[in-house]
Amino acid sequence: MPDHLTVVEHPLVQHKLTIMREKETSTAVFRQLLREISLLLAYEVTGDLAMTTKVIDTPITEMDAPTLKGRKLALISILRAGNGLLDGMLELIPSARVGFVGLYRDEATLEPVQYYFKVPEYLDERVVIAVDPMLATGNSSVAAIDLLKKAGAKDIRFLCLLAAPEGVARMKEAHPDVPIITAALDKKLNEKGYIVPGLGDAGDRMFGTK
Ligand SMILES: O=P(O)(O)OC[C@H]1O[C@H](OP(=O)(O)OP(=O)(O)O)[C@H](O)[C@@H]1O
Ligand SMILES: O=c1cc[nH]c(=O)[nH]1
Ligand SMILES: [Mg+2]
Repeated sequence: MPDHLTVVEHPLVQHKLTIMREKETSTAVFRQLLREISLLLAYEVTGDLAMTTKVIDTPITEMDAPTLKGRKLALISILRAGNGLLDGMLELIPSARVGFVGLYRDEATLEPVQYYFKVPEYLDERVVIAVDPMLATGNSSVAAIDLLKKAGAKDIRFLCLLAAPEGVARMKEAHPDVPIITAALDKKLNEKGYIVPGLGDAGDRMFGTK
């Protein structure tokens, strides 16, 4: 993953994202679309995984066939909204190992508050994909990646749905080695730290809270 920021321009991703942004879209539709988009984003974020070959027997003959190299991927969901991306990704990569980083943003300070951390073993030997639909100030993702690096992760990617320029800059400064894959780079943050134009609060829209 050479570029620090990749925006996935695929027409299906963009079409589905537009429906998710609309304020009248229901919780059920929002959740379903996030699941569908996450399949397409999972395809993109895994496009450069290391490969090897193994000898297999087809019904016709023996062949040296391509297969993924190394340990199983680790998917890390940044709770709680990260679970919306995680579900779809697991459909495409069912053998992935899964970890959780529990963080919520303090609404007054916009600083992340940690409440949970559990990740797979041998993190240092895996490609680690951290998922969270929203990259706003970047405080949550920077904190989550700090924790993952402390736990040994070396090859980390960050997958989101919407990114703000402020969050991308913060991530680049704190974790220049972590590429960001997103469906859209929006304009800015508002005074409350929400992405503009954005889609509102991803966790609330996904789970029907608030
Ligand atoms: O880049 P930041 O400014 O840190 O904002 C982004 C974070 O905010 C949202 O989570 P939230 O705190 O609302 O928690 P939730 O997932 O439990 O809803 C979102 O899912 C990110 O984790
Ligand atoms: O716009 C935003 C910013 C942070 N978290 C969200 O869910 N939405
Ligand atoms: Mg969160």
